[in-house]
Amino acid sequence: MGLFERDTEIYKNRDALREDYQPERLVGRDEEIQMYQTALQPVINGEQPNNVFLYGKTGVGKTAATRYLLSHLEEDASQYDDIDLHLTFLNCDGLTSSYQIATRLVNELRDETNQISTTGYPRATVYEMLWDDLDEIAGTNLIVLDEVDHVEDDSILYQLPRARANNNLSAAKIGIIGISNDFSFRDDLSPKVKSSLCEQEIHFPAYDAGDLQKILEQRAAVAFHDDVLDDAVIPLCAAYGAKDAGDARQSIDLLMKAGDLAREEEETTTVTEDHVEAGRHDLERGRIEEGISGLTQHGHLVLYSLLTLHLQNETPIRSRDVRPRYTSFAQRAGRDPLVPRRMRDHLSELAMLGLVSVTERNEGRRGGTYREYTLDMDLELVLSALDDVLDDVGVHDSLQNHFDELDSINGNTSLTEFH
Ligand SMILES: Nc1ncnc2c1ncn2[C@@H]1O[C@H](COP(=O)(O)OP(=O)(O)OP(=O)(O)O)[C@@H](O)[C@H]1O
Repeated sequence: MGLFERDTEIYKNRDALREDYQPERLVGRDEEIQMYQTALQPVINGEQPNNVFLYGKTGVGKTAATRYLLSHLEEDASQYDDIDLHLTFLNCDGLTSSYQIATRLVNELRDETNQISTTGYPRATVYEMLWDDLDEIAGTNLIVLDEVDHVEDDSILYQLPRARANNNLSAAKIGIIGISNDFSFRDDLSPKVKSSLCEQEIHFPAYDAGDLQKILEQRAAVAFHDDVLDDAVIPLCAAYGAKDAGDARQSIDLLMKAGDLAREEEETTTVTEDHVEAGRHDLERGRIEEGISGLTQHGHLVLYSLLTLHLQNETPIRSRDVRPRYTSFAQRAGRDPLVPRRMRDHLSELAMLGLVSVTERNEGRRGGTYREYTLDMDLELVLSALDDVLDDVGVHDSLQNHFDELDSINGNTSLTEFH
């Protein structure tokens, strides 16, 4: 017997659960696809394309809808001799300036032997190259700028959509498709950029459990053998997905994790609810560890403070009431405590990571509003990622008590598991 053997009992085509898989049809997005299709229709008519701006949270199908429609557009446009369509995809992750976007675009449009250096030119010169290259290609050019919110200055976001109106282009027609999951990005755009870049806006709302269930059923039919999934598996993955963020990517990842766990077990030929629960736990642990490991030591100290206050039933709690605990922990760790406002920034960052939840409260008739914070995550998962701070600060009494209580109920639950 070889060292490696095929294990295909569970999966028919596991790749169908991967990020790069393009489903044949997008489920539950009819309205958005219809609007998007209408916005792209001028391309087929040989007219100047619209600039389209898609926004919505992560994993709601913005990129999938774009790939789906553009591949159809490309195929359908090829039937018309007078349409010469060119598509360019650029993910702006890691590209923060208009200069970087412009040089990347020039290089995308050129062949490999004719690339330009990504530094050293004046910006106006790169723009000139871009206009010359586009005019040389001519025809209709659709440029997709995915994650466009990474761009910190808006020069290119103004110049590109207006290139023709500003007489920078004559032969080429150009349309920009901007995609963003950052709601504040759109609101913060200057009016002149907004009016050109966001000519047609399409909002992709989060999915509900019913949408996610249909998406998962479609994917599972390709990915798994018949009758491998217990009936409750897909509804459970969908329910978790809807509860978390209405994100299809997260739900598909959970289904794949459950499938992988089932596959790892010898003799198992079905995926069950238990696999989903265990998969969720694993994914959550990974997400939390990643989030917490990206924080500074002060972030860890603030989180540890909140965790111990949570164990003492002091949460929800105001930032000013977290402060004494944080100050004493910082001192024990040999660090100067941050000023209250900076400490509060750390609480907000923890909330953004989904580790802490925030409630706005009103201070009676005359007072303003204030925020209260509470730990919103499995205690043991958080603890397992706070190793370093436990070393620096020591085990707080509330934590010791918590584990002593668990010990008396369950026997040998050990703090050393986490520390
Ligand atoms: N309606 C749908 N039908 C089928 N699959 C979908 C649907 N919506 C999303 N998906 C799948 O979910 C995953 C995430 O979708 P997509 O990449 O389009 O999200 P996004 O909105 O572009 O997110 P981000 O802003 O993070 O890039 C992909 O694997 C995609 O194929």
